[in-house]
Amino acid sequence: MSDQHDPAPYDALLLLSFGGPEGPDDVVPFLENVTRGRGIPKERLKEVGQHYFLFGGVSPINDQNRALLDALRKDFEQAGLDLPVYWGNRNWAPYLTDTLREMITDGRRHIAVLTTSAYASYSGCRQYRENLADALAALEAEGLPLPRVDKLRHYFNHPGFVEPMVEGVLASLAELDPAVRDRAHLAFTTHSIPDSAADTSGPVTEHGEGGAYVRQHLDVARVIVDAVREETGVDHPWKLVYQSRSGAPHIPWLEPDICDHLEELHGAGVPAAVMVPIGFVSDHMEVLYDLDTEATAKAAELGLPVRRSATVGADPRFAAAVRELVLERAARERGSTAKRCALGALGPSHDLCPIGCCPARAERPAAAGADSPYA
Ligand SMILES: CC1=C(CCC(=O)O)c2cc3nc(cc4[nH]c(cc5[nH]c(cc1n2)c(C)c5CCC(=O)O)c(CCC(=O)O)c4C)C(CCC(=O)O)=C3C
Ligand SMILES: [Fe+2]
Repeated sequence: MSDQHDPAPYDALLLLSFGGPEGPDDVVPFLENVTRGRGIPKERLKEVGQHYFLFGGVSPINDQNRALLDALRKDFEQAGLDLPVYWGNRNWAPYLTDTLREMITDGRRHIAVLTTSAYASYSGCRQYRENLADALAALEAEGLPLPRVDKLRHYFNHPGFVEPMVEGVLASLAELDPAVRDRAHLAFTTHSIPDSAADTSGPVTEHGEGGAYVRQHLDVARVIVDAVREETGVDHPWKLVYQSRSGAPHIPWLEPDICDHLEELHGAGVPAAVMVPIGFVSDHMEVLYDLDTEATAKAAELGLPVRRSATVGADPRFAAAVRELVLERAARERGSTAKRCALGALGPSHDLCPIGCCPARAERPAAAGADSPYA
């Protein structure tokens, strides 16, 4: 096998995701799973439950993950990469612990993990590492031999993640009336998180205020704006804004909210906008409700023409990027060098989260990082 196609030491890939309800009866237990011990106000939970009920109690995230699994298996097969792909979630079936048990039973010993979260943050990185540690502890208690688990690096700036989004922005711009198209603002949007979580995201000393979370998003936004300019010759004004704020009102979270931003654009005489959900790997409920429903209604009320550009989802370029990430990490684990693709100014992210990266409110064991209690 050529070095470029050798997944060793890995014998499997695990797609690790959030999970979502698949019908009305799932919504409340799902929300209980998500918010256990997180201090979310009851009112907020009722409201978010309504978002799911509006769509029949079904989150799009599970079908998105099934499509991504298909795309990964197809890509691996076409590339001659013999690596089985599994899927497990934090908050809904198939649950991570069950999937890991199945992987162990199938004889998998060294597992590469891809999370459906592209950026650094407690919610998008360490929390998944805590979930891995919890699952390993549960399986160890069952007397099972534990596999090694390695989380693949953050891929926010991988061309296979960014290029489909550039294409999506161009497609959305093309849908706008030519009379306003060139003056359209780009509103890059991502999940709001508490300011305190943003400030401590990533290796803290490397990043300023807002931490790695904000910096990584700004970097992706700049890459997309530059690529759009290359293609259209237009320098679209842009801003990074936030959505899906949760938590208690007195705790500061990243702002401005997309809806307030649309209002401000309209007030300033901006004639159109494209909402670009760079923070989301696929069409999650946050995209369907907070952008396509709520923010789109807000724009209609204002009389501001808006479009929402596509998320990456199961794009074949993203599947190919995942293959590259696996092979790149595999080469490194074997002690050889590998090409590490990254656009923008930040360069490829670390493989192993350093100690103290994206700290939790209460310290808990986290696997697949420098502070992992597991091998
Ligand atoms: C940064 C980030 C991502 C992006 C990275 C990634 O993609 O992982 C993300 C993804 C997701 N968040 C999701 C759903 C929810 N998140 C919640 C609550 C929270 N999210 C937070 C952050 C993030 N979340 C935070 C700081 C909270 C507060 C509570 C806490 O500190 O933990 C709540 C509770 C209700 C509410 O308060 O909104 C729900 C229902 C779904 C599934 C959607 C679907 O069904 O399609 C997905 C993919
Ligand atoms: Fe969330």
